[in-house]
Amino acid sequence: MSEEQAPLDDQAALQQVRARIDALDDEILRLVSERARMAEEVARVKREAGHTSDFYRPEREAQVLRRVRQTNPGPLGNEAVTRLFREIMSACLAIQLPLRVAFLGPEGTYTQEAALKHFGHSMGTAPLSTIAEVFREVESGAAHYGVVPVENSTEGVVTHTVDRFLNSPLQVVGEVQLPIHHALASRETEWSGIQRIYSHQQGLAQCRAWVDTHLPGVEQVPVTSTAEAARMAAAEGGAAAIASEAACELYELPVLATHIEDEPGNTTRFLVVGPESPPPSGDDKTSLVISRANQPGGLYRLLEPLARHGLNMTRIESRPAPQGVWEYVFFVDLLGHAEDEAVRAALAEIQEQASLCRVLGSYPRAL
Ligand SMILES: O=C(O)C(=O)C[C@]1(C(=O)O)C=C[C@@H](O)C=C1
Repeated sequence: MSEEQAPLDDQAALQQVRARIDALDDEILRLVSERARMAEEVARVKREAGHTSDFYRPEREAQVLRRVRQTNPGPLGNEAVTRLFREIMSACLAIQLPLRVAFLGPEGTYTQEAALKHFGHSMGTAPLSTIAEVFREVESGAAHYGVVPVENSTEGVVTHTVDRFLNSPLQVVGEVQLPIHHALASRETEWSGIQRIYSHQQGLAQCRAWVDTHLPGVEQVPVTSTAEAARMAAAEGGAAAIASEAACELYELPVLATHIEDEPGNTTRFLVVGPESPPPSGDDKTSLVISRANQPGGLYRLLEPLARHGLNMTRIESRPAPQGVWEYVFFVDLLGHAEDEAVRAALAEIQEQASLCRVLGSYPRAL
């Protein structure tokens, strides 16, 4: 039954509820505008205090979002209210200082999705074709922040990102976790017409078992990103791409199968990099890179202070050191902020043992 056919009583009830929604929308708009004026006021105070660049405050944004989640009365879920308030803050920040955020492009990558999840839709974006370019763009000041993938729950570390930190002055200012669902897409209508599959090497690896079962023996070609794979497959007969459904839609590439990742919980963690990591938000992580001469018990001695100060290590990754054969550097993430007493004490002790100990940044934990 359409709305016009509903009994008159129901139509009147509907009109009444919609009038109430209109009144609430007026109220919401008034409050959001008032909030935006407060953000302008914050900007004025910051400018008067001589701050010219630190309008974006990741620790404050994390606190605002945590508070909203804690006080959320429902019926909207926490994910929905987080998205709404993320966009409100994104718009409020844009009137203070329009941000330019670089990410691993082109348009349609999972990294773009992560950047939008973190900064909202009011930022200016710079899609770049490599992780190294994203770092360079932020290092040169051409972009305020950059977003790069760092690890995947199925495939592990993104080595380009961790290695790039070794010779970059940039710090970690935030992290984003994104569930990753891949699609197989192609102009071919018959699967038998698919001769090659393009994707980022991580995309190929995350769907290895699925491809072996459904497209055995088909050539797999790694390219710079999943979105680039979708763009290429849209222009080429006989080609398919493993990419997000959003990327396939963007490049008008028909989707043949969805959710083809081997692990249903497939998640990628991204880092937000910028000139300076923020002060404590109350629930933070710290990323470090440490190393010491290769001796028996060397790694144990480096990590022992973390255990003694009761710190929770959430990740450790070893990478070949830039100089020296069979020498390693360790990337460590732990819970806590470098300004917390326990972290500060542990770091001081590690520093005494280490040939290299650099804090890459402390930043709010992803929601
Ligand atoms: O509290 C601030 O410092 C603000 O600038 C306000 C505000 C907000 O809209 O709540 C906006 C941008 C910042 O990134 C953090 C918070």
